Formats: sequence, structure tokens, C-alpha cells
Amino acid sequence: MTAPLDDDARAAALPELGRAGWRAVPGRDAIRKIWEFKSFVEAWGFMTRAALWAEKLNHHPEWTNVYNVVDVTLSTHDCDGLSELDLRLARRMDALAGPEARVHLDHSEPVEDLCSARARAARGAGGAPG
Ligand SMILES: C[C@H](O)[C@H](O)[C@H]1CNC2=NC(N)=NC(=O)C2=N1
Repeated sequence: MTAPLDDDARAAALPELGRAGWRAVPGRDAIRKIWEFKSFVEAWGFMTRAALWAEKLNHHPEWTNVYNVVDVTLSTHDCDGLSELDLRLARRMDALAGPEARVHLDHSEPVEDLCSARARAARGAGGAPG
């Protein structure tokens, strides 16, 4: 069973992911990031590299690909919320996407909304108690 992230771990990790373009998914204890690549082939190459790491981590994204855009949501199904594995895969995906890809920021909510039990309760999201 994968342990959900507690508030201290969230406060330590999520703001940096927020600065990299990750956002909170409304109504879920989950993070989302949308990349726009130069082409479908670049997008698919990213997904291929990310898929190999997901398999290696045994932790898999919820993702869609429309032409050159890859829309990724990370959460841990085993604990119905964010775990350390989501942080690891998010950081890995950021490294794999590289600086070239454009990041869409106009979606979802700030990741800080996931950092306290009170904020999570207010959002109606799941996730570990505080
Ligand atoms: C049986 C297998 O190890 C589990 O289903 C793994 C696979 N990949 C996973 N990926 C994600 N995102 N969450 C999980 O809980 C999870 N569990």
C-alpha cells in the first residue's frame, strides 16, 4: 500500500512543482500539467520516454495526447491521492519534456490548494488527512 503524502511533504514538494507548471485538479487530490510540443512526433517521443519510466517506477499517468499536446494527470490510485510516486514521476516527466515544450498554465488550480487538510476539505478533494 502506497502511503499518501502528509501536509509537511506536500508543503516541501508541491510549490516547486507549481512553479514548473503543475496544477491541482479540481475535486481531486491530483496534479495536472499540459505540454505543447513542436510536433506530434515530439509529443509521442516524450510519451514513449515517460512510459518507460512509468513502467520502471510501476506508477502510471492518466494522460491524453491530441496531436502535439500531452495532458498529464498524476495521482496514486492505491491511496486515492498524491503519494511520493507522483512527485517522482512529475519530476521525471519535467526532465524528459525538456525546456523546449510550451507549458499551458490556464487550467486547474494552484497546487498550494492541496497543501493543507482544510484547503483540501474546502475543495471537496480526497487526499490524506492533515
Ligand atoms: C498492480 C500494480 O502494481 C498497481 O496497480 C500500480 C500500477 N500503477 C499505478 N499507477 C498509479 N498512478 N497509481 C497506482 O496506484 C498504481 N498502482
